[in-house]
Amino acid sequence: MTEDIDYEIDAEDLPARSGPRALGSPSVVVDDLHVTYRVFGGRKGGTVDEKPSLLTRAINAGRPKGGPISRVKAVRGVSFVARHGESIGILGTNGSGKSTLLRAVAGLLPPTTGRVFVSSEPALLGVNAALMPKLTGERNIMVGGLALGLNAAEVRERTPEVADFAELGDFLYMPMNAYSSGMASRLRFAISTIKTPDILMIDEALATGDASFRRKSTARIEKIRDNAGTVFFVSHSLGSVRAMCNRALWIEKGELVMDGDVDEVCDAYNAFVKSRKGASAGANLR
Ligand SMILES: Nc1ncnc2c1ncn2[C@@H]1O[C@H](COP(=O)(O)OP(=O)(O)OP(=O)(O)O)[C@@H](O)[C@H]1O
Repeated sequence: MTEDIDYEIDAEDLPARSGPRALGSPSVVVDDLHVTYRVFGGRKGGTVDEKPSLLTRAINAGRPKGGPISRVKAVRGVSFVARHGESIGILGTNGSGKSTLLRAVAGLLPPTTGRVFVSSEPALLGVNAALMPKLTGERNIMVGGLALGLNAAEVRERTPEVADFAELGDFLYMPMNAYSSGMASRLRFAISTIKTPDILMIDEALATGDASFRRKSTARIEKIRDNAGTVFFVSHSLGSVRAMCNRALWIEKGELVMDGDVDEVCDAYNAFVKSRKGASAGANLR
C-alpha cells in the first residue's frame, strides 16, 4: 500500500490554529455505529454470505445465479460525541472507513446497526459532491443554494461572492464540463459554504487547490467554527488537520483507535504509519 500521509503541504501555507474555545452543546452523537456494504461477487477482505435462507432460495428458484454476496464491514462500533465549537479531523489509512463514517453521519448511508443523532442537518462537502456538468456555474450555484435552504433571491444576491471566492471569472457563465478540476472543486467548496451550516463535513476538499485557496477556505472554516458550528474534516494531510482541528478521531479497519487532542492523535497516527512503512520495507529486504 502506498504512503498516504501528505507531507507536501507547507505549514506556512496554513494559518496558525486559533486557541481553545468554549465548547457548546452536543451537535452529533454517534452510538455504536456499524455500516456494512453488501457487494455482489467474491471480494478479498469481505465475508461471503452464509447459505441463503429457505425464503431467499424459494424466491430465487429458477433465476440465473448472480454469484456470492460479500459483506464489507466499513465501520465497526464507532461511538463519539461532537460539540458546537469543535473542529474534528478524521484520520486513517486508505480504506479505513473515514468517508463511510462521514456519509453515515450526514444521513447519506443508513447505519446497519447503531444510532446517529444530529442537532441539525449536516452539510457534506466532498470532492464528489454532485454538481451538474451540463449546467453553467451560475445555474449550479442556484441549484445548490436552493438545496441548502436559501430562496432564489438570496442565492442571486450571494452568487457574485460565491463566483469570486471560487475564482471563476467568466467561466461562471460556461457549462461546468468546461471547468478544470481545481475550478470545479473550488466551486463545490464555495457552494457548500454559501450558507453557514451548523455542521459542516469536508471530505478531502482542501486536497485540491493551491496554497492561496487553502488559506481562504481554512479562514472560511474558522468562521464557521466561530459561529459555534461543528466541522468534521477528513484528510490525509496531517498538516491541514493540525492547523484546522482541535480534536481528531483515528479510524483503522472501521474501528475507532483513538479520539482526543489533535496533536496527540496526529503524533500517534504518524508513528503508526511510519512503523508500518518500516515493517513493509523490512519484509521486502528479506
Ligand atoms: N459503495 C461501496 N460498496 C462496497 N464497499 C465499499 C463502498 N464504499 C467503500 N467501500 C469499502 O468500505 C471500506 C471503507 O471505505 P471508505 O471509502 O469509507 O474508506 P476511507 O478511509 O474513506 O478510504 P480512503 O482514505 O482511501 O478514501 C473499504 O474497504 C472500501 O473498499
